[in-house]
Amino acid sequence: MPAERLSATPDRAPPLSLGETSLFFDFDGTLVDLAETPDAVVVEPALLTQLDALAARLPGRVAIISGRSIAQLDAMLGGHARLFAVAGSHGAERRTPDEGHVTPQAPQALERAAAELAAYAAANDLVFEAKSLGAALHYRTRPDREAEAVRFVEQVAETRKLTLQRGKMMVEVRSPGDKGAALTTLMAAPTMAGTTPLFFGDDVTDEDGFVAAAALGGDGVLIGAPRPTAATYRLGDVNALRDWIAAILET
Ligand SMILES: O=P(O)(O)OC[C@H]1O[C@H](O[C@H]2O[C@H](CO)[C@@H](O)[C@H](O)[C@H]2O)[C@H](O)[C@@H](O)[C@@H]1O
Repeated sequence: MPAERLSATPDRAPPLSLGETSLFFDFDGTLVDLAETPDAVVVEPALLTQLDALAARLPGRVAIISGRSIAQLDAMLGGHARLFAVAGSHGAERRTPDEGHVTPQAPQALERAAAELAAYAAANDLVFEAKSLGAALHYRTRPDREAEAVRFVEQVAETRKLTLQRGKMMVEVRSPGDKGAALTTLMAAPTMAGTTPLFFGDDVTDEDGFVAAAALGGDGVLIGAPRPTAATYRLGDVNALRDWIAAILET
């Protein structure tokens, strides 16, 4: 399945030499379809098979960079998550074979902020998500509550001096960090250094990853409908990415 350049250049797949490329994947909305709530996401066995095959085919050159915490990714992917590098919490933490789990201390203010968001969610029929280095309010089930929920979390972020993160039908307070810095750090590993990064992502938090991939001579690949983005290619949805992975595994 070819990817599509967002500029005026004709559509074509990202140039790819498997032996010289490192692959970085966002999780929600990229490797798995979005669901009503964070816990309702389905990880198909076929995806795990593909990830295992990629890890074998590109040893040390596959990573997941997610807004979820590494603990959440482990819960979703089980032992498969140990086959590649992972960066979680929007890049604030990472786990690599060389370094192990590198994570900052959670900000002191996070506990109080999380309690405030949890109480707000309970009172407003929203979904609260607790994360190692963040806390999120989800309004996918109550889109009518978006404006008020966002205002509330903005205030909490400002009062508690935490980073504000917008996402798809969610708003979060979290530790600092970004996916671009995570990609750049992971790319310094001996197995990835000197290779060309491709970063696949769908959300605003992935834009930093697209920029970092381009800075290292690679590309961002937007998953989803066209929108202003730093990505230079696009695939229409999760299925298109899964087809692309299947195609490169066949080469
Ligand atoms: O960077 P990602 O791996 O894409 O993670 C971003 C956020 O993904 C999750 O929320 C999103 O997916 C949910 C399940 O499909 C959906 O219900 C929600 O509306 C989306 O925003 C996750 O729950 C967050 O913690 C991640 O930050």
